[in-house]
Amino acid sequence: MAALLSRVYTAFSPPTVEKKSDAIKIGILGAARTAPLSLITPAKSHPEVIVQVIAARDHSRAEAFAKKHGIPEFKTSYQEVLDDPNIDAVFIPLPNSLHFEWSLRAIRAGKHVLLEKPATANAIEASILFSQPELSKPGGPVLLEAFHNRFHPSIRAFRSLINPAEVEHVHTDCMVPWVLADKNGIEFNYDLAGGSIAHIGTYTFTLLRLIFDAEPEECLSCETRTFGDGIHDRCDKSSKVSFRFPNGGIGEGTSTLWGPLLWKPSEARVTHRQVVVPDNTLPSDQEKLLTRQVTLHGFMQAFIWHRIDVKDSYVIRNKVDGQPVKTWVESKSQKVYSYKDAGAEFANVPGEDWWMSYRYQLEEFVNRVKGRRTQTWIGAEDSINLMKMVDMAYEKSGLGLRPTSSFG
Ligand SMILES: NC(=O)C1=CN([C@@H]2O[C@H](COP(=O)(O)OP(=O)(O)OC[C@H]3O[C@@H](n4cnc5c(N)ncnc54)[C@H](OP(=O)(O)O)[C@@H]3O)[C@@H](O)[C@H]2O)C=CC1
Ligand SMILES: O=C1OC[C@@H](O)[C@H](O)[C@H]1O
Repeated sequence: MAALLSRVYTAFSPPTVEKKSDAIKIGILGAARTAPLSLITPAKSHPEVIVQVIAARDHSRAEAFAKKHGIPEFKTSYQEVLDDPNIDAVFIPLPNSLHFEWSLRAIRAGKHVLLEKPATANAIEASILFSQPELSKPGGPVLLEAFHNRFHPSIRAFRSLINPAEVEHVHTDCMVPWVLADKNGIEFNYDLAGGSIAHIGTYTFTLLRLIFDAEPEECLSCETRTFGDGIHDRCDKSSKVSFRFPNGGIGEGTSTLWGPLLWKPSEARVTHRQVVVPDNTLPSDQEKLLTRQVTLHGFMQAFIWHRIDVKDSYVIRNKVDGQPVKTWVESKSQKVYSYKDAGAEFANVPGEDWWMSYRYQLEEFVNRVKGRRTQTWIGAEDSINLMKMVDMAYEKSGLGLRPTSSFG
């Protein structure tokens, strides 16, 4: 418990480091709630990142935010940040519906972009955004969808325990207690591309794609709940979605932005098909079979707490009549807060156990901007395919795709 408290304390109050002379100067578009968590705090321990400016539409809001977070400059229009030659990159934590427009504007202004998840409102926007010619020019802007949890070492460790071809069933779920969501905020506003699928269902979809190492062929079902008040009717407050993947496996994603007060850690439970395990110590009329279940508890904010459980269920049976001769279970659990904990394969990947997923993400964003090698990355196809999955779900639900921006 003391270790957990110390780790979480340091994650939120990291050591402040001296900035290098060639540090990337980042501007934030919008005084969003998530900005301190997603960028400002992680930037404190990064020697190559300076959060230089915040833009908010309201003067006093911009000024107050800059003062509170020790940001040297503030502006009252997002465009002013893009027009500033002193700014190298922007962080975009705007409502989902504005991700497309402001990323396009930023790329056209030659800025690197760290773009809050989900990348866009739908797949049409994502396809257009990620195919901008500027992005493929050598030395051109870097565009990264900030799906922070993908960068946490626990995800790599979890994934290394899974054989995608043999995955039969996956259950994923995540929740946000209702007190943390705002019924009249961006999460439940259809015009701002709100909804629980768009906001947090995407965490479950992202994991399903990673686990199956494939894109779903079909959305089999998508049950949603709305407030049913005639105002927020096109935004799901919770959803249960099921997809079929190319190996025949089924992946489920359950999410709610209106969950109970008692927080339940997110969970991804992966069940493999039963497979034969070669064992030459057995008599020739017997065989050994294994069914593996791997569960990652806490995939959404793994830096706070998570646990990976592996449960291997073995059976030795007669080949002729299939009768079991012996059954047993082998279980193990693991926590992976830094790449050092992830084993020899990852030994040289930087990170500290107190690094937030957002800090790991920032490390890789900077590596890309500086032209260095990255260990984990979310490429254009990845972001586009995630939005295709979101569209499949919303289409199936009857709530309809989130609206496409008219910005061009
Ligand atoms: N990575 C993570 O852990 C999280 C990511 N997110 C993502 O970050 C983004 C922002 O979420 P969150 O911080 O909760 O949002 P907030 O509502 O706190 O902030 C959104 C910002 O968008 C600006 N904005 C511009 N136009 C509008 C408009 N028409 N209506 C409302 N706001 C507007 C506002 O900026 P201004 O200051 O100029 O008024 C506001 O500060 C979303 O894409 C969400 O999916 C959200 C939470 C956690
Ligand atoms: O990423 C997110 O995580 C927390 C939620 O409250 C928020 O709406 C979502 O966008």
